[in-house]
Amino acid sequence: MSAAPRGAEILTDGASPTGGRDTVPGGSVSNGCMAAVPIWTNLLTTRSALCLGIAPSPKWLEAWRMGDDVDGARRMCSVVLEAAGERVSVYRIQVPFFTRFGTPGTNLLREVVDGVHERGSLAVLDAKVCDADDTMDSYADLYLGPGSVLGGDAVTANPFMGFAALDPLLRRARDSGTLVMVLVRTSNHAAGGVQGAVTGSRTVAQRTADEVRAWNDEHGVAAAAVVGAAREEALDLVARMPSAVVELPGLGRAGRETRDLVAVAAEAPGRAVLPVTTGVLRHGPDVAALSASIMAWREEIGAEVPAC
Ligand SMILES: O=C(O)c1cc(=O)[nH]c(=O)n1[C@@H]1O[C@H](COP(=O)(O)O)[C@@H](O)[C@H]1O
Repeated sequence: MSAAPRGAEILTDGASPTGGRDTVPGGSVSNGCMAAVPIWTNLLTTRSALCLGIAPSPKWLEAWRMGDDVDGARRMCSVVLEAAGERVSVYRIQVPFFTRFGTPGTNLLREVVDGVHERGSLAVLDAKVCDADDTMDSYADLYLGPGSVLGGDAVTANPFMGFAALDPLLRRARDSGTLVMVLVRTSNHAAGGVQGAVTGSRTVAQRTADEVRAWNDEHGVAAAAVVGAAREEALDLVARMPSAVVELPGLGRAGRETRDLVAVAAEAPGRAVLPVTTGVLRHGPDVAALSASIMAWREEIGAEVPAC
């Protein structure tokens, strides 16, 4: 790294790395909890189900009075990692907010993933990829596992080209001990028209959830799911995927009740990931205020989300 603005030096802190390197697909942990991937369950259980978003977007860089350039993004990421440290099990990294800066942004993204791993946490690369065949293999080369360009522990993927189109990416996830987080039901308003559409006796979201389960049952657990539905729909979808890690977005958003998200997470002990971005970043760039916010979120969800 070149010129180091405040906090830039703590992107990596020299702590012992774990990241996704020790992940083992399949199996369950000794306390009887179904574990999609043991390292996920161990971290979600011992640290917290809380997942922190890292989003150096123009909006946040302006709000934090950091330049909308790669140096500003580096400062922001450093502050976020310093404030959160080992308090969260998972970081969700918004890929386009880095790659928009070209090669320096992509390099920064890799530095951030390394920083996440050095804190013993997992990195979800939120890129929402969608393609088929060997193009999906190339996405795996870019995103998934320690041998990839970016070294992620999971990548988000869009099943719009059909679930089978995800197969090459899922196989690479299984073989590298990482996860593909399939968009089963997203939280944006426009999603209902597609994901809520009925096909046969099921909605598209239900069908996608059933496909996640079937893939994991047949091939070994590598399919995870993003479920941003309201409470009742989310409970149904989560129940359809008994071994999958499920990301449940919505914490801190207007119109979403924490108790509803926590109720859904309680049905997926040891495999529920609760991401928050705005609800924490709005307290920045003050490190102490960010840390306090993270602790408050941990406390708010921690009492309710049971360990396995
Ligand atoms: O994949 C996601 O994380 C995601 C799923 C979803 O259903 N809805 C959704 O908004 N997201 C992501 O969540 C981010 C906002 O997070 P919050 O600020 O915590 O609400 C957005 O930038 C999306 O990328």
